[in-house]
Amino acid sequence: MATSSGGGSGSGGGGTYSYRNGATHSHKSSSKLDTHTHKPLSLNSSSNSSSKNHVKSKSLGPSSTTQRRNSTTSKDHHPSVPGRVRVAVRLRPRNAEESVADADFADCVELQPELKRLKLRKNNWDADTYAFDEVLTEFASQKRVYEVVARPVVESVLDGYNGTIMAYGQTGTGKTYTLGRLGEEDTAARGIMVRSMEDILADVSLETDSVSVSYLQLYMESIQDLLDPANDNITIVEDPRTGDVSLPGASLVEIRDQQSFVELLRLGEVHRFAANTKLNTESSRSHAILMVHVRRSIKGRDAGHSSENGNHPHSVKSLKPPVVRKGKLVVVDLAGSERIDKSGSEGHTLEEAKSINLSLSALGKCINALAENSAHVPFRDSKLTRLLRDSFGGTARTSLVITIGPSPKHRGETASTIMFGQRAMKVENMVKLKEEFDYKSLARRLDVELDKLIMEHERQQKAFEDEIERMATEAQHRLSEAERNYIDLLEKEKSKYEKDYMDSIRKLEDQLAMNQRKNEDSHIKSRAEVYSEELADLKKMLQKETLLRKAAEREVNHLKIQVSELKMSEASRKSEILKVHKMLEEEVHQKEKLEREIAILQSQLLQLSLESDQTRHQFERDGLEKDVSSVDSLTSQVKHQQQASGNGEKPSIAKLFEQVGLQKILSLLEAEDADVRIHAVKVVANLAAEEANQGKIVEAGGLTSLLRLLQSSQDETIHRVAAGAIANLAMNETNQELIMSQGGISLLSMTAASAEDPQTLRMVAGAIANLCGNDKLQSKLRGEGGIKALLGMVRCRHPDVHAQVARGIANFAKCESRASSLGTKSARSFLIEDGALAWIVQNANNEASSIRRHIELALCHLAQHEANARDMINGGALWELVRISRDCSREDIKTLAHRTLVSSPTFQAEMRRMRISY
Ligand SMILES: Nc1ncnc2c1ncn2[C@@H]1O[C@H](COP(=O)(O)OP(=O)(O)OP(=O)(O)O)[C@@H](O)[C@H]1O
Repeated sequence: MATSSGGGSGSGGGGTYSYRNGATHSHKSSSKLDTHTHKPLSLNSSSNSSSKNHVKSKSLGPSSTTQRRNSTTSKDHHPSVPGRVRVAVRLRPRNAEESVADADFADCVELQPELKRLKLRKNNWDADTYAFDEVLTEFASQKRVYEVVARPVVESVLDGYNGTIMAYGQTGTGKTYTLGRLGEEDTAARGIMVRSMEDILADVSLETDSVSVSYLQLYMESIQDLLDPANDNITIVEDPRTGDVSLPGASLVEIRDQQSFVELLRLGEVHRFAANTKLNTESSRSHAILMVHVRRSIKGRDAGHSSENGNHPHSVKSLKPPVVRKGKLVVVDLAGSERIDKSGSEGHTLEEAKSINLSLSALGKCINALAENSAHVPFRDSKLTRLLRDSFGGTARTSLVITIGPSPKHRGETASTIMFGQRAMKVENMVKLKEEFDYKSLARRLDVELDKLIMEHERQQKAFEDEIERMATEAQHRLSEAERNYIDLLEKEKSKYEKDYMDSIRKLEDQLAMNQRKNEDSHIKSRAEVYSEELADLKKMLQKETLLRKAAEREVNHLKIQVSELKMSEASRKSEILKVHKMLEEEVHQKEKLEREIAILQSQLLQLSLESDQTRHQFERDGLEKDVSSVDSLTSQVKHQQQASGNGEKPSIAKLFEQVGLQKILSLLEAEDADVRIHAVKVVANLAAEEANQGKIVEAGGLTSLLRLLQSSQDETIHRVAAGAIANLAMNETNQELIMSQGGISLLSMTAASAEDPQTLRMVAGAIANLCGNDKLQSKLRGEGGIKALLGMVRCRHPDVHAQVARGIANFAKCESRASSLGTKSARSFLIEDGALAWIVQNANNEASSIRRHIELALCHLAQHEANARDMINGGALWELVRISRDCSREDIKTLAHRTLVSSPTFQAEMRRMRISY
């Protein structure tokens, strides 16, 4: 093993390659692009076959890998490979301590490796599901972990690219186990560092190629050399032209065989331990970084290929200088991730907490930027990211393994580790977006159609109104014109008659005067003749007058007919207007009908989307939970989609929630169509499963509507789903009071009495169990029959129902024991009064731990109140308490039972009487 530290050897001397030779780096990038292209790598095992070629190539000679690469080079012309961070999650098995302490608790995660999914339990009701590139269970071997996480990266490095493998997770979850195990006693336990070097050494030729390593520790933004501990303030140098990163101050050790590498790793570990002891810290607070430089000469192997036309490889080969290909593998064992959240709370100095936080959060930002193909990647924010700059993005491969533990105690840490891994999982989210695309476009199309219909309707309405107005104006206009004409005509006739009359009078006067003159002038004609002449004239005049009057009357009649015709035409217009009004009303009715149909269509759409998700979800199950209720499935669907919100993507149901609106969804709870009601209650239940929606649902009256549904609906599905939603809402104390004040207990009791489906009973029991845990509601809950309703549900033999009943009883007993210790309750337990003791004693040793634990706790709480002791003895509970105090595997319950027995005088006396030695 040769060690070089400081500024000594250059690339030419003694086979040791130094970072200080900046010139070779500038050549590196162009040689990568000129000499070959790269196939996309994946974390899946399909890459194994090609990696086997690498290992074999040692015996076949150095050219075998090159030949493999050459065969793809001529076909592929990708300038670079995609730079997405590949993320695998690995679960550590329970350790001895967890096996004892968490014996009766389920792991906080459930892995589905075949689906590459992980479920993180949220509460009694649901879990969030996350997808990863690879999901490695507690049974995954070190070999498999190496093959899926590291081998593609190692192959890439051998091809002349930079690659990074990082482990991220809470302290003690197996980062060092995964990366740094030496496996000297048990070769199967070898970690990624050791296995990577084995593959590298198998693929290179020691005559023409070189492999050298540096091993460093980054602690509080200062870089220490783990191969030369005195060297503890190494600076990072970045070539502004090529972007290459080098550490001129770090030791660089050439590796010629596996044994010397393992020794070097051991030496690094010793120095790391010593350095951390000196700094009074521990390994989990620093980042350990192994850098492996692979420098390969491709003279005589790829030279032929590197000719432009490939026709005269030998002549070109002789003209070309030897080509060197360089790759860099960086393996980073990151500091424990929990330091981000808990810094300060465990005695860390503020500065230390800040610096770890700084490096890890800067790393997170870079991963985000790279995954999003962002123009700016904030490498300069920390030493860690500056160091990893040329190992990230572009042609480099980055593989992240996130490590988690199974314990429910560390659920918070585990969740934050998973979210870190998820932030690098952009591609998965895009797939989801695509799934949603069909629905979205359909909803958009419906919106557009609705808009069009509304616009058309408005346009027609406007046209009708205009037409009506026009016709009314015209009719009015004609009427007034006719009236005007009539008046004019009358006036004319009147003045004509007046004139004629005056003319006649005048004529008669003239005639009279003339006659008088005639009489005076001559007395020839007799008076009778004159009179008869006058009479004849008068008759003539009268006839003329009569004729004139008749003509005038005809004229008036004619005008009257015209007026009545006009009036009739106005009446017919009015009936036309009425018709138009009727048509309009019909249009409005049609529009309302259309809107109702659209609402039903939207809800069916939602159901289709939910059902398709549900079907997919069913496939994802491991076959054991085939008959889990649809509520669980829908709820988990919503939860599953909520994971995307961390990445800025909106889940499909939340999207629908936004588009359709909560009020609209709640209004559908009262729809006439039973199917619509069922879909709507499922949607509300899914939304209620998410804490963030609960406030909005209650505010909008959703709780009241759900309770009303329990009362008004006869449908068992609606009962089951509504009760599930109420159970979710009942996890919050304010909602618990609201449920009680709105008669929730009687409604839940009614539902419990009529239900037959175990899943409905489980939901109802779960809701009442949540209410049982509220100190303020004890007597009201009991007074309204809550305890009796719980006990009534044990008629169904399903263990899930019994587990919820037991939980409710334990919650109730706990509140009572609190009240008795505060002195606010002195009488014996309501549970005993309502006859629960027999069932409690009967199930105290139930084989299902989820029932047994709750009952054991309930017994301990009941026994703490002396007023209950006599009933408990009579009911056989003392024997169970003695058993719990001796055999219970949960240490805390065992101690509680023991303490209770010792402190109760009634129990003590009975035990003495029964000669129970205690
Ligand atoms: N997959 C596994 N199988 C068996 N044991 C494991 C596994 N992963 C981790 N362990 C064990 O768990 C313990 C903690 O692991 P390890 O030291 O690797 O955690 P870590 O995350 O590196 O912690 P730190 O951040 O403190 O360095 C060790 O005893 C290790 O042997």
